[in-house]
Amino acid sequence: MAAAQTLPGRPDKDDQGGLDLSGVTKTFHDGKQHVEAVREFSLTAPKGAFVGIIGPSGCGKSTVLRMLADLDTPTSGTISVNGAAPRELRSQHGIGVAFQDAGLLPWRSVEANITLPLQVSRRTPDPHDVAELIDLVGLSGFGKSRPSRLSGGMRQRAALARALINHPSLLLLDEPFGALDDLTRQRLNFELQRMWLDRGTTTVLVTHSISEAVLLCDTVVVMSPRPGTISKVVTIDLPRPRTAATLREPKFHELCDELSAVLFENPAGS
Ligand SMILES: Nc1ncnc2c1ncn2[C@@H]1O[C@H](COP(=O)(O)OP(=O)(O)OP(=O)(O)O)[C@@H](O)[C@H]1O
Repeated sequence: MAAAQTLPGRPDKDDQGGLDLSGVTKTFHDGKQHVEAVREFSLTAPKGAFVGIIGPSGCGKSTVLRMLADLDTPTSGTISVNGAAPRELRSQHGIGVAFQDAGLLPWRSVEANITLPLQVSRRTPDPHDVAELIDLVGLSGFGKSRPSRLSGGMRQRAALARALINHPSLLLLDEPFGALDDLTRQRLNFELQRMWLDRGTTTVLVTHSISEAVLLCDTVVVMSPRPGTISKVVTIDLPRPRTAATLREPKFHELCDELSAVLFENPAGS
């Protein structure tokens, strides 16, 4: 089994718990076909870390995220988040997810979409908490609006709020801003950082964007083409909060170059 990659965390964060994936392998069986999507993925990260996963298309990034979310189970290996298995965490409503498609219900207001996970878990929304979250994601004044009245960026903000409503201990993001224009995406990335700094939720982000990964993450995991293994773990030691000025710093560009060198050293299909 490959040795676990241990990721550094922020000094103000709790070093107890966090992510622990050990020798995680996932093989899909489709009739006579076997697809080994992920092989021997081992990683630890402290509670409160912001971890990015990048890699070529089809290398198993979403599969890792789906296993963390308990939407798929590893064929072998173990996953623990703050000492609990993903299933346990999910049953405690401890996992928030946001994907590229905001997936809002068009007939419900923004507020009713955001509080849906509470309704599913038969809990009563605390109006103060809901208002605070709507404010946190920058949607004040739009709580009663239908999703059709919102821009793409605003819908993603609502999807983020929905992911955070249960105060999850793990936030999983799969290209959440991937369908947005560059400017909106950049702006939402800064806002995501602000929310993460505010809440300190352990976050795993799957992205195709190297610069997005460097801007947001404490650590970036680069995966090899399928079967996805960890090629390299790069620590992003840029100070927080990262700002527009960060994007112009030589260190930012050095880190982007380092990541792209690992990615292109080992391109898909080679
Ligand atoms: N349910 C499934 N059944 C069979 N094969 C699957 C299933 N889900 C994923 N795969 C395969 O596993 C591999 C990894 O898929 P995954 O979606 O995790 O990759 P990815 O890195 O997220 O890709 P992309 O960047 O293109 O979104 C792919 O070859 C995919 O076809």
